Amino acid sequence: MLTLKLLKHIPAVSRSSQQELSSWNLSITRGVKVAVVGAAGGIGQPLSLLLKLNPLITELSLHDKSDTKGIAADLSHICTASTVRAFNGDTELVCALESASIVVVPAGMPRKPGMDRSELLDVNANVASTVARAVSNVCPSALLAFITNPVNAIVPIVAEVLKQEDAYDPKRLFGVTTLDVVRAKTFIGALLNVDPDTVRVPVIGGHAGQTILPLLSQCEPELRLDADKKAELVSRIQEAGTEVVKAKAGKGSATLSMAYSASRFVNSLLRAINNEEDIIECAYVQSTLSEAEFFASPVLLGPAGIKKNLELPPLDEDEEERLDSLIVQLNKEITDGVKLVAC
Ligand SMILES: NC(=O)c1ccc[n+]([C@@H]2O[C@H](COP(=O)([O-])OP(=O)(O)OC[C@H]3O[C@@H](n4cnc5c(N)ncnc54)[C@H](O)[C@@H]3O)[C@@H](O)[C@H]2O)c1
Ligand SMILES: O=C(O)C[C@H](O)C(=O)O
Repeated sequence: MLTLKLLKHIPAVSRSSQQELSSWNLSITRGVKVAVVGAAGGIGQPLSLLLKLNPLITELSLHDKSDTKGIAADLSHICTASTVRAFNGDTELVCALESASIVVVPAGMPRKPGMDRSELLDVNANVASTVARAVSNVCPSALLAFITNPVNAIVPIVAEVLKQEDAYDPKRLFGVTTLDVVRAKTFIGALLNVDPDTVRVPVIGGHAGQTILPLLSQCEPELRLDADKKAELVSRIQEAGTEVVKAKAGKGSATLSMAYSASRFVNSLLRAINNEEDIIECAYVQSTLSEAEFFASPVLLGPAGIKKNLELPPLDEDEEERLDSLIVQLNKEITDGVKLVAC
């Protein structure tokens, strides 16, 4: 019944939009509210625009510590079926999140040139903890996608806060590392002179410097590079965020490519909520695949979040070595985050 009702509200679409809708895999089975926390920011605004175009979303809730009324009014004039609502400040966070199926969080400070992501920890830990507490009160069964840096520490912090609130389900908590995959696809596509979106390459580990480990040995199509060229490519993927921070020269970090990546990730969550099969994304999640308690790897998604944390693909000798040393850094960042919650 609800399916019919929702479809009725979708305005008449042109042939090309129909094709676009079917490529988004339109089979709405229930109302899906997505909340964006940090919606007024450099990532939040273009992400909200991309989500407004997604027919799997019926309600878009925009929250920021600053005013989102103008952004919501603007987006609400776009002729797609979802409604848009504006919320701001800590007092309205609970209303913004109420009955959300997905909460995506690009709230928090970005890097400036010369900074490491870990230098954002103190300030952004507070932001993430506030969101986690509100989630535990009003939408404990929502899927949570944290973009806020440093992702390596923020996700364990959110897990700790949710545990304190008795609302932690590891299957529902994700650190968004899609941008690392998107970058790897792009750089490899250019090297091989193929459509970048046809490149398949898992990126595992975490989301900072050497913790980002693209598994080039698993790349499809096959990558035949000598050791130096391979190392150069790995380093470009690992330092791509810094490349953007430097190019923006003090005006923030990646926003548009991140918004694109987060909208891809949220679309996969939506498709999984709609019971679509075989939805796999790399994401930073609680894991037993390595010596680190949180680890990015390919996960199979389902309506309740992670259906299965897939086995790691085989690694070559160089990747094994890189994995050993990234675990040391990742564990330190996880511990630094968890310590903050304990204080
Ligand atoms: N995971 C990734 O791959 C990735 C990629 C790019 C950026 N990031 C991170 O995403 C975060 C946001 O980046 P940005 O460029 O959009 O920054 P930005 O400063 O442009 O926007 C951040 C927004 O968050 C809002 N905000 C801050 N505290 C808040 C709170 N307590 N509640 C609600 N809103 C709050 C701000 O008002 C602002 O609108 C940064 O931490 C950045 O490092 C992560
Ligand atoms: O580099 C940053 O600080 C932002 C983000 O993590 C990125 O990879 O672009």
